[in-house]
Order: sequence, then C-alpha cells, then structure tokens
Amino acid sequence: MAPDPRVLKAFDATRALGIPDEEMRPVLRNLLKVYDRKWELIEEDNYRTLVDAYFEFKEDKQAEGKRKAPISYHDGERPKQKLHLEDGDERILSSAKPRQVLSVKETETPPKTSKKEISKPSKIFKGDIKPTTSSQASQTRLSEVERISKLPRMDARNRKSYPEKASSAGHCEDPIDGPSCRGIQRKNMPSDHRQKELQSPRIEKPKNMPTDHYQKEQTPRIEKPKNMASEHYQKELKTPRIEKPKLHLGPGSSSYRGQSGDASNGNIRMKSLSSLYQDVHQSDDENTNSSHIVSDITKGSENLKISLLDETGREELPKFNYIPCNIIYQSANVNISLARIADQGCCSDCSRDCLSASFPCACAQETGGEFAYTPQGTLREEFLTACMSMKNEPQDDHFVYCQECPLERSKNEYMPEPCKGHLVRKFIKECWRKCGCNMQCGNRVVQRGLRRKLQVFLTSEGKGWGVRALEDLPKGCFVCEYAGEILTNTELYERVQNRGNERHTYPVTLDADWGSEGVLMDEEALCLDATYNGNVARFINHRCEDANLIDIPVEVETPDRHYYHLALFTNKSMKAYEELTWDYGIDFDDHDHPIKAFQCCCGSAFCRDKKQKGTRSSQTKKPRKKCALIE
Ligand SMILES: C[S@@+](CC[C@H](N)C(=O)[O-])C[C@H]1O[C@@H](n2cnc3c(N)ncnc32)[C@H](O)[C@@H]1O
Repeated sequence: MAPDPRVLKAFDATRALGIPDEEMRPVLRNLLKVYDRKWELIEEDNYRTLVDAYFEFKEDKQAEGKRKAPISYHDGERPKQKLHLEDGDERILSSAKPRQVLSVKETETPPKTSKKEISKPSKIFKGDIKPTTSSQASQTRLSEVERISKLPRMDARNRKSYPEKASSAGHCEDPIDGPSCRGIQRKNMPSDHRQKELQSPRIEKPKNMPTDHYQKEQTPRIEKPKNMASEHYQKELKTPRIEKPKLHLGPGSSSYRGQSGDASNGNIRMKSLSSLYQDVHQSDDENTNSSHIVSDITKGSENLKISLLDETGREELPKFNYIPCNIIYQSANVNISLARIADQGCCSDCSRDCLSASFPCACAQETGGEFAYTPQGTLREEFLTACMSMKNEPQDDHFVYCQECPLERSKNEYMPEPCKGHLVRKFIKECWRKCGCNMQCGNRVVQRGLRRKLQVFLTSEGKGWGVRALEDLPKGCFVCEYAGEILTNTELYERVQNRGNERHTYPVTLDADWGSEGVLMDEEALCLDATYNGNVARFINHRCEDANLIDIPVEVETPDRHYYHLALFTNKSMKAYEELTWDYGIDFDDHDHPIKAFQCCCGSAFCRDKKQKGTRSSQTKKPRKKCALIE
C-alpha cells in the first residue's frame, strides 16, 4: 500500500528539525489515536502539536530513565505538553495584542551613555550639532511602558487634513507641500503620491565599525541545498538527539535581566542562546557530528516559534537577546500619542475590516487612495512593483534633491558636494488604535507580527547564520519586521566606539525623515541596532540586487517619518528552505568609507563586490544605490 501522503508530509516537517522518522513514527501513531485521526489538529502550526508531543515523549523517557519501547499514552489521554488548541488560543490572544514600542529599563540596558556623552557631537554625520533639547534630556529616564509624550508635536512634520474617505483609488487630492519641506526640493514628484514629507531611503554606515573577519573564522559545514527534496536531505543529515527546551525566560525573570549584558570597559557581554535556553545540542552516540538546535529563539515572544539549526554543531550559538518589537534604548525621541494623530489621519468611523469597505478609508491616503495590502494579506502587485522599481531601477523622477545633503556632509563636512538626489520612499500606513476597525482589519499586517514559519540556520557560503522559511511563501507576503533598540545616532556612535572587534553589528538608520527635516542632528536622527537586542531579521544576510526580500517603511503609531517600522516582504514567490536575503545597499566600491565592508559571498550574478572573483561582468553591474548598511 502506498504510504499516506499526510504521514510523509508530517515526517518531512519533523525531519527538518532533525527528528528521525523512526522516533517520530510511534509519537505520530499515538497522536492520531488520541486525536481520532483529526489530521488538521496535528498539521496546524507546522505540526507544532506533534513536535511538542515528541519532546514530551523524550522528556518522559529521560525522566523515567528506562524503556526502549515506543511512546504510549493511555488511551484517550492527551500529552501533558501544552497542546495545539491551547496554543492556538494563545496565538489568537497574542495576535490581538498590538505590538508596542517599549522603552528599555536602564537596569536592563547596556552600555549606559551619560548625558554628557549624548550631547557630544557624533561623528557619524558631521552636521552642525544643536544642543540637546530639554524634552530630549527629560527622556533620558524612561519607564517600561509605551511612551506617551507630554507635548504633542503638531509641527511641520504632521499630516495635513485630508478627506476621511478618498473619492476613489488613485485620486488623492492632497496638495503637495513645497516650501514647508525645509532644505529640500522635490523634482518630478509622482502625482499619485501624497507624501508631503520627502523621504530619503538611506541606511548609513556608522563610522569606525569593526572590520568583519567572520569568513576567516568559518568552519566547513553541511547545509541543506536549496530546494532539495527532504528525503534526499535526510540522508545527508546527522540525526541529532533532541531534548525539549527546559527554560523559557521572560521579561522580569532575573536571568532575563542578566542576559541583557553588562558594560565593562564599554563592551557588552551577552550570554549565548545555549546558556539561555539550555536547548538541544546533543551529539550522536559517539559524541561526534552533533547538531545544534534551539527550538525557539524567541523565548515565546512571537506568534510562532523560530528554531535555530546548526547541522555541524560547530558554530557558537549567537549571543543576543530576542525582542519581538522595537525598544527605545535611552534617548530616542519617539513621540507616540493619540493627540498627534489627527481625526482626519485615521479612520475612527470605520468598523471591522477597512479592506472590505466600499471606499478606501483615510488610512489608504498614504498609498494613493488604495491600500497597500490585498484581502489575502500580501502587498498589492502595483505597490510592490513601485517599491521594487525605486529600489532596483532608481530613476530621476523618484528623486529628491537636498539643499544641504546629510550624506554629502558626512563625506565632506566643510565643502559638501551638491546632493546627488535620493529616492522618495514609499510608505505603508496601517490602521491603528484611534481607528474604528478591529485587529483583523486587512490594513493591519505588520503590527500583527509573524505569520510565517521561519528558521535561523547556518549557511554554507561563509555568511554565518541566515534565515529561511519552512514553508512556501507567496510574492508580497510580510516576513518580519527589522526590530532592535531605537538609538539616536549619537548613541550608536558611542556604542560602535566600544564594540571593539565584534564580528557582526546590526545597525540600520531610520532616515526617511531627513527629507522633511533638512539635516537632522545626530541627537535626533534615529537608528535601529539589533546587535544586542533584536529579532529574527538580524540574521538575514545580504544579497546584491536580486535579493528576495524588500524593506518597506511602515507607519503605525507615529504620524511622521521620524520613527517608523521597517518591514521585510517577499518580492517573489519562494519555496520552503530558500534563504531569505535582503540588499543592504552597501557600496563595496567605497574604499574611503571608514567601515570596511565584508567580503560579499552572496553568489548573485549582479554582485557588486569586485573582490569576488568571476561573479560579475561589467554588463551585469547595476548602478549603486545608497540605502542600507548592516555589517
Ligand atoms: C545582519 S548580519 C546577518 C547575520 C549574520 N550572518 C550572522 O551570522 O549573525 C550581517 C553580517 O552577516 C554577514 N553577511 C551578510 N551577508 C553576507 C554576504 N552576502 N556575504 C558575506 N557575509 C555576509 C556579514 O558578516 C555581515 O556583517
């Protein structure tokens, strides 16, 4: 008799976690019995119940210190482990919780920066330094709650009023602010774009970032080849012993506080995942060829578990603290208040799902009167195409030209060259708490958090850890947000100074506001640093030009571009196990840059790193875009 395809699929899924079929078989058999062959309960959440039951089995087996016999629950008794239905309930609850920006308690944050240091001019961008404002100074002490500013900033960056309902898609009547965009001129602004504040999509390299020596330190490792059938893959895999994770530390536990590291000589020491989770990293019988598996690097803080797999067992587990959403480190001025959101800037009259209303509501104005999302939750094709075209084929009609260009000033403080032009960045605006719709509204995607099963794995090309999905992904689907600590550029600079020779650092500048602000002071300009506190996105590697993810700024709780979310979406449909990649926008030809870029191993035919042999020809090399850097 041909094997049941559902059984085969279940084995495929658990095999990917390193669980051998022969160990899984009795667990599955028993679970089918317990659940009256209701496969959907077993299949949900990528076989989470099955995996939990397996861990339970292993734990029981160890605890009792006996039996070679297969797992056997008493008839009708379900595994003690949290079961699928409970988890599902939790998931629904957690998905209904809006994601918040939290500030980090000072006791939990490394390393501290004194006020004196903060007001010191940063060397990242050498613009004139304004004295720190009193409001900024008052924010150097933050509580662990969402920050509500006492002083709503209804300044030039705030939205203008616009009709609550757009008349029709693509017919935004909003006038465009010209002169109010201080220090910047708009050239050939696309007419369907209601952005009054001009965007400069740049993620700039902080200076003095340590050189990357990572590749030299890599040891050869086995990796699952892309798209390889799982049966084949299984033959190549070692069969690790998997133990159920023992600890799930949460905020508030003493261990959790400890893990945020301490500052000694300005350097931060973080515990590795292995010490935090005491997870799976067992060897086979001969104690050789072990694999490292952590079943959930998120400490239960995401909607879904994210596993980590090192099939060689030789790589040191990453040292960082998982946070599911951005957290203010200390001085960042992220002004969240309902008062800042004008009635016309939200959809308080809507109910339930804005996407199914007869007319797009006010929240669609940002995207030209049509929502960025489809009812299926993916990006609308036209919107994605426009974002891709800005990223990949920068053309003059997308450009804005600064009168005082922060990028040029960072290169030459005294005689900056004229601005070369920057892209006008497209934003998504999601409905938020002042809106009348509910959390299931189709215009709330990023704020609902992870929906795709992801895994951190050790790549084989010398890039260190990478990220892949354990399921096929459609084009335009939200993968994850880039989350980290929200720092001012000044704070980042201080941090970078203290970093020494760390292999990887993970800063991203939130600079989409620079167009409207003119030259932002380093004490004001914000960035995200995921080095010590970050989410799964900190593991996503760079690929030149033809990466499969695109980063899109998303406005949720702040009506300006000073602070926003950076969300990563697929720009093509993807097969399970393909590595997720993102073009950081590094200029590998910029040899004068104070930070030496890593040697790119992206393998793209369009690789911009000339140090890579035989990967590109002059024909395939595309023009350089300046937008991001993570190294
Ligand atoms: C955001 S981290 C990505 C996760 C990282 N691979 C890790 O193991 O933590 C960026 C670092 O990954 C490495 N990296 C990313 N993309 C790479 C590429 N295409 N070629 C070589 N190294 C890469 C570089 O060391 C870079 O500094």
